[in-house]
Amino acid sequence: MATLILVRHGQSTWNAANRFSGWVDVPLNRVGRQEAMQAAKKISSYCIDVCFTSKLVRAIETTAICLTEGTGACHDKSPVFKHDFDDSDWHGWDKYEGYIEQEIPIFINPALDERYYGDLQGFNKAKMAEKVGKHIVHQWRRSLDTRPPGGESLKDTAARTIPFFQNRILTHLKNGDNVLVSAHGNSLRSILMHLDHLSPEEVPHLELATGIPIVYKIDAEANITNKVIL
Ligand SMILES: O=C(O)[C@H](O)COP(=O)(O)O
Repeated sequence: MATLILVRHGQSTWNAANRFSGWVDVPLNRVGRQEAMQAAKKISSYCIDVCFTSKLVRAIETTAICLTEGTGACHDKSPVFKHDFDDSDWHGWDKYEGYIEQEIPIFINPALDERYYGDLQGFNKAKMAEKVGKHIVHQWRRSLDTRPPGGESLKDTAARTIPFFQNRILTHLKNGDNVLVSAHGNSLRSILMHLDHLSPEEVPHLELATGIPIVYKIDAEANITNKVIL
């Protein structure tokens, strides 16, 4: 039986300022780092074999905190980041292949990046709602199909996250590995939508809190046998 842990990064500086972030690479703030530490404690009983994170620093910081503040008791392996979107880096870590048994690989991949918020990035969400109307902003933020101006719809985001989940993450789960995925509100919503078979009507109601791990138990045939929110 494998475990899949999905965690939205801790609070970022722009989450706190209520600004659309998308692909803007803002870091965690102090609250976010504390949330990541709480997440690390909550998942400390799971022995993580492999991790995946987006390439945005808020998800990377969350992963690093989760693996250095919580799971140490599980085994002596060292977390090592693998920049698997950059071909040249693959050669770098081939060199220490002999140490692979002592590592928890963390694959950094832009397929897990936040939904691209296009022209909205940087704007305050409440001020934008005053300007164009709450309903429009809600559609941009939560509907499945609506694209925010110049950005990705959740469906567009799913077109990169779900193939990545199926081709990269599921392979480990079928092997019985415990997998941690650190990503973003909308990139994770697109994966949850797929895992939980949500209808387009259910998708707008799905909200993910920062730093709260969601744990799935998955059997060798990739069936979900249990789900808990920690
Ligand atoms: O990109 C952002 O601004 C946040 O990560 C998610 O924002 P949302 O809740 O407005 O989709």
